[in-house]
Amino acid sequence: MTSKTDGNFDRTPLIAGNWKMNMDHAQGIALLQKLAWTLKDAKHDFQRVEVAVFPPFTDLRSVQSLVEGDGLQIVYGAQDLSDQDSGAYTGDISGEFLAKLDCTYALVGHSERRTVHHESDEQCRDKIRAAIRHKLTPMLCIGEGLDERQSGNHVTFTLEQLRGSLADLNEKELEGLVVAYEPVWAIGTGEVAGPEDAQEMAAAIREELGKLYSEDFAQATRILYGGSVKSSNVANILGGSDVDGALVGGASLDAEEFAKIARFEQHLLSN
Ligand SMILES: O=C(CO)COP(=O)(O)O
Repeated sequence: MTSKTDGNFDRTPLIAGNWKMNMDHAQGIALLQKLAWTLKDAKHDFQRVEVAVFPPFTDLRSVQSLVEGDGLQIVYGAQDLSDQDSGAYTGDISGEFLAKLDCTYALVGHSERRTVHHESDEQCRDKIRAAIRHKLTPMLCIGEGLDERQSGNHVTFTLEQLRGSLADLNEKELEGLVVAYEPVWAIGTGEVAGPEDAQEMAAAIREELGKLYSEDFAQATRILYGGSVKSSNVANILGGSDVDGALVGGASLDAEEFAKIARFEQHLLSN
C-alpha cells in the first residue's frame, strides 16, 4: 500500500465535475475552454490525475466537438441514462446516443435522481447494465441522508444501496466501475463530511466490494467523495488512503476553482 504523500497513488485519482442543470451549451463550451486553458497553463498531467466533466445532455455534442477539435485530455460523461436502449420513453436518453457522443462515463443513481425522481436501487442496477451494454463506465452514486447519519446507521444504509444497485452484476461486467460516496446532507449545503468520515465510508465500500467480488476488484475500483468539495478542503478529503477522487458540484462551475481542485496534489505537497 502506498500513500499519496510519497507521490504514489494506488489508483489514478479522478476529479469529476457534475454541472447538474447549469450551463447551456454556449456557457458550457466557455467553461470547458477556460478549464482546459487553466489546466494547460498549470501543466496538468492528465495521466496522473484524470479530469472529467458531466454537462447537461444538451451540451454534450458541443463538448464532444471541442474535446475532439482541440485534442483536449479532459473526458466527459452524462448525468444519467435510460435503462432502455430505444422506444417509447419520452424524455429519456439512451446509452447508445451517449456512446455515439464519445461519453466515457455515465452517472447512475445520483442522490438528486434518487430523491427528485424516486429512482430505486433496482432501477440503478438496470441503468448500470445499460451503461455497460454501450461501453460507458458507470459511476454509481450512493450515500446516506441526515437521519441515517444522525442515527449512526450511515454505513449500513450506504452499503445496502451499494449491494442493491449492483445485485446480479458480475465482476467482469463491472470492470472500471467508479463508486461515488455522496452523503446527501453534505450536497450543496456547505456541510462537508470530515476526512475521517469520507475515509471510513470509502474503506467500508471497498471492503464490501471485496466480499461481493474479489480483493483485486475492490483494490482496482475507484471510490470518490462528493459533497461541498472545494479547493480549500480537497487535499484533506483526499488524504484518506481509500478516497480516490472527488465528485464536485457547485465548485465545478468555476473553471479556476475546479482546476485548483484537480491540482489537489499541490495542496498536499504544501501541507
Ligand atoms: O452532488 C454533488 C456532486 O454530484 C455535490 O454537489 P456540491 O459539490 O455542490 O455539494
